[in-house]
Amino acid sequence: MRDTYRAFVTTIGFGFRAAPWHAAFQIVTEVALGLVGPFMAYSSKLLVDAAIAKDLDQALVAGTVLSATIAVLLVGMYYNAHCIFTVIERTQALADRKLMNLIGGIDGLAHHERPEYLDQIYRLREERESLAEMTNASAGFVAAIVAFVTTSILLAQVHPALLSLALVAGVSMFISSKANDIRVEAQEDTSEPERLRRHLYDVGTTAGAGKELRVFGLTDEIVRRHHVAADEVLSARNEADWRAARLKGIDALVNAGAFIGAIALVLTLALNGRAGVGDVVLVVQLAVEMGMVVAGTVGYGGDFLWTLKQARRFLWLEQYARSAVKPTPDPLPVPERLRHGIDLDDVTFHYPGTDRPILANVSAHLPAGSVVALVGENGAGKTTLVKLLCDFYQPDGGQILVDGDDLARVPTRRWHQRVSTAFQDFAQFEFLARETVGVADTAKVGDDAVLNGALTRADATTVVEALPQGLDTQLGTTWSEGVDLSGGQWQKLALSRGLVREDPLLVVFDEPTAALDPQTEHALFERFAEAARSGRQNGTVTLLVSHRFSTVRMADLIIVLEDGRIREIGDHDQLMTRGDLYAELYELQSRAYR
Ligand SMILES: Nc1ncnc2c1ncn2[C@@H]1O[C@H](COP(=O)(O)OP(=O)(O)OP(=O)(O)O)[C@@H](O)[C@H]1O
Repeated sequence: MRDTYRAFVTTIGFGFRAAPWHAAFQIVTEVALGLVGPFMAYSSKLLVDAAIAKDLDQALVAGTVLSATIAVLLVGMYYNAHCIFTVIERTQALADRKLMNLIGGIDGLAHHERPEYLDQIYRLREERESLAEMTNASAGFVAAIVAFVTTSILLAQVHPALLSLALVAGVSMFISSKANDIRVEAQEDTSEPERLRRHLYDVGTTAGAGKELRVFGLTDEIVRRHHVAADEVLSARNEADWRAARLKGIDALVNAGAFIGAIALVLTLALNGRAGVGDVVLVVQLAVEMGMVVAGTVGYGGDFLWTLKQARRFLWLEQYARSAVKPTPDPLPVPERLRHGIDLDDVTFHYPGTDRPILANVSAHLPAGSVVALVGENGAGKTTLVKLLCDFYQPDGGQILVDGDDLARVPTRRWHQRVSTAFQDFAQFEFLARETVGVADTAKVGDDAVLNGALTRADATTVVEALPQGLDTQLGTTWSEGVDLSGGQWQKLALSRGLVREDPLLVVFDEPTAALDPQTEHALFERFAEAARSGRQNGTVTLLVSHRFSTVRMADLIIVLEDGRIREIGDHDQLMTRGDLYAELYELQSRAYR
C-alpha cells in the first residue's frame, strides 16, 4: 500500500513539476467538464418545466444556466485539451530525462547485461509514455467519480428507486474493468511474440541487416517468421477481444434493462402525476450520462492502474540505482599519479545471478607506466577483467589494488574520472565530429589543440580532414547535412576519444582496432605504447586487449588468460623462451602472415 502511494505521488509529481499550472488547470477543467452532463440535464428539466408552466422568469434562469453550461463545455474542452497535451508532452520529457539519468548514471553494467534487469528496463523504456499519464488518468478518474455522484444525487431526487441505475452502473464498471483486464492480460501474455514481431519487422526493413538479408536470401524467412509471430499475437488478442466482447454484451443488456426500467419508472410516475415532464427529460438525459460516466470511470481507472504499474517499475529502478552504488563508507582518494601500479590480488569473479566463475585466482602486478597486453582465446575472460579494472563490477574474492589501496574503497565515479577507454563495441555518437571525440572530456570540446592531438595519436587526422566542415561536421546521415563514416572511421574516432584525457591512471584499449587491418593496428599500438612510455610521469597503466600477436609483442608485460586463469605472464622474449601457449600461438599467427 505504501509503495502504491509512493508510486502515485512520484508520477503525479512529475506532472506537477513539469507543468504545474497546466496540471492544476487540467484537473479543475476536467472536474468542471464532468459536471457539465448532470448540469445540462438539470437545466433542461428546469427549462421544460418553465415552458409548461409558462414561467418566464424560471425559463430565463434555466436558459442562462444551460447556455453558461454549454459555454463552459466549449471553452473548457478547448483549454482542457491544451492542458492535457502540454502536461503529457512536458511530463514525458521530464520522465525521459529521469530514466536517462537513472539508466545511464548507474555505476555498474549489470542492468545492461542481466536478463532479469533487462526485462524491467525494456518494459520501462517501451511503456515510458505511461509515466506521463498520471495527471491525465487521475483528473479523468476524479471527474468521472464526481459526475457519478452528482448524477446519482439528481436521480435520487426524482425517485430513490432510480438509484438502481447507479447500482447497475457499479456492476457495469465491474464487468467493464474485467473485460479490460482480459485485454490487458492478453497484451502482457503476448508481449514476447509482439517484441519478436517488431524485431523481425526492424530486421526486414532497416539497413543494419540489409546486406545479409540479400546475400543469404533471408527476406522470405523473416517474413514467414513475422507471420508466425503475428498470428500468435493476433489470435491470442482476438480471442481475448471476443471474451471481453461477450462480457461487454452482457453488460450492455444489463444496462439496457436498467435504462428501460428507469424510463418506465419515470413515465409511470409522470402518468400518476408524481413527476413532471421535466423529470422525464432529466431522467432520460441522466440515464445516458450514467453510461458515459461508466465508460469514463472504467477507461480512466484502467489508465490509472496501468500507470501505477509503470510507476512501481520506476521506483524499482530508483531503488536499484541506489543499491548499485558501491558502498564506500570510508572512501579513499584516487592517487594523483601512480607510483607503484595496479595489483590484481587473487581476483575471483562470477557474473551476478550465475554460478560459473569467469575469473579464478588472478594475480598480477601491472607496473606504473607500463604497457600491458591481455591475450587469450574467445571467452577466456579478458573483457571481464577489463570490466573489473574499470570498476563496472567488483571482484567476489581478492582485491584490485591501486598503488596499494583497495579499489573497492574508491568511489566508482572518482575512479572513472581517471580512466580512459576504447572498446570494440564503441558508441557511435552522432554529434559534431568535435563532440564525438571531445565527449571524453566535455571541457575540451572547444579545444582544437587537444582534439587534434588525440586525432593525431589515433591516426585519425585524415578522417576529420576529409569531412566537409572538419571538426564542425555533423556525423550521421539521419541528420541534415550529416555525413556517414565507414566502420573503421567511426572506430578511429572512438580511439581518438580514448586519447583525449590528459591524466588518466588507466587507459584500456579492448580490441578497439578490430575493424582495422593488422598493420594499421600494429602501427597504432606502437604509437600508443610510445605515448604511454613518454607519459610515464603520470604512471599511467596502458592495457591492450588484442588477438593479434604481432601487436601484442611490443608490450612491457603480456598476460595470457585461459579459462579465467593466468596461464602465463612475462614479456615477449620470456614467453617465447618458455615455449608454452603464447609461443605456440605466436608462431601459428606468424606463419599465417608469412
Ligand atoms: N554479462 C555476462 N553475464 C554472464 N556471463 C558473461 C557475461 N559477459 C560475459 N560472460 C561470460 O564470461 C566469459 C568470458 O567472457 P569475456 O567477454 O570476458 O571473454 P573474452 O576473453 O573477452 O572473449 P573475446 O575474446 O571473445 O572478447 C564468457 O564465457 C561469457 O559467456
